[in-house]
Amino acid sequence: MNDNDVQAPADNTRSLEKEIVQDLRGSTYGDYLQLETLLSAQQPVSGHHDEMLFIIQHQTTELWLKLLIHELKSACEHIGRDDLRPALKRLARVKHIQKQLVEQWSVLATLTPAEYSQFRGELGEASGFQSAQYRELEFLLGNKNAAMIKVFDHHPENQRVLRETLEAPSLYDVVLRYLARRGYAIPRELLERDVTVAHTHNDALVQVFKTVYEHPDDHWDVYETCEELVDIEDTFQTWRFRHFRTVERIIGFKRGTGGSSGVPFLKRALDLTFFPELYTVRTEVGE
Ligand code: HEM
Ligand SMILES: N[C@@H](CC(=O)c1ccccc1NC=O)C(=O)O
Repeated sequence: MNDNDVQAPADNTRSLEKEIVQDLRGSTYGDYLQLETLLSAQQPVSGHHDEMLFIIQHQTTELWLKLLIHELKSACEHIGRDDLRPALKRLARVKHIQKQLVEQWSVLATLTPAEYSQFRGELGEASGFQSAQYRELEFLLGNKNAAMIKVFDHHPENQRVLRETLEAPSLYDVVLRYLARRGYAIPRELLERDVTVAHTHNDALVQVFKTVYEHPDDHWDVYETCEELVDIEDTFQTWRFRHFRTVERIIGFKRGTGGSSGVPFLKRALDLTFFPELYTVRTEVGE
């Protein structure tokens, strides 16, 4: 028998190697990751078993949202400096994080209506509608809506960050400005638009993308960037879809704790689009 043979040890226990550090007085795993802070932040208020799932589902989502925002802001900065390659790397990462968030809905879907109803009353008027990071992400991606900032009246710091993001160009604005610098015929009204409101469909922009999509080999990095944006919108819509379907199976058509109609309100979010011309161009290709 040599060392490479795969065989369980007789006592089915792995012996420790003598080099493994065990005398830990310096920085450890737990210190570095601030696990005492992180793992003391789950405090169910109802005493019901399933509330832990509800809290952790939200907290892990907020952690991933934090990374999404970090990566997207950095991607925008790189594009602003005409440095497309690192931006594409970040956008690829964004897509994988989004996929985690989409998959995560299946964990919450194990929460039944009876289980949720045991602690829903404890939530008062709290709602995901009041997630500042979610709103920041939507603004970064171009779903600008100043009215969304009102629910943060009680939290000046959230409000400051959201105003700042509202007033900054979105990912799409940044990409279109970059394309203009590269000589693409981006309509002037888009380059000079009021970035505090959502972008709306522009026919002339479709023609720019038509050239790119009909001759990808001549515009490869732009084509790749556009497809990254489409992936991001596609996965974002899948997240919205899984949210409303999961909500529907848990609370049916009850009104939301945040005061909305509930499922009908969530369903209408699916009508919103970040990069509309990247979808309409598909009708034009080959025509
Ligand atoms: C039992 C689970 C859940 C239910 C029943 C639920 C229900 C709802 C409802 C009814 C709304 C509309 C606003 C309102 O009136 O409250 C909403 C909004 C929202 N929820 Fe949830 N939700 C659940 C889980 C989650 C989770 C895990 C997240 C992740 C952070 C989340 C994030 C959001 C966000 C970001 C909004 C605002 C959406 C928008 O503006 O389009 N929700 N939710
Ligand atoms: N809007 C939900 C409550 C809810 O889901 C929630 C409550 C407190 C903190 C986060 C929440 N998540 C998403 O909306 C409901 O109507 O049941």
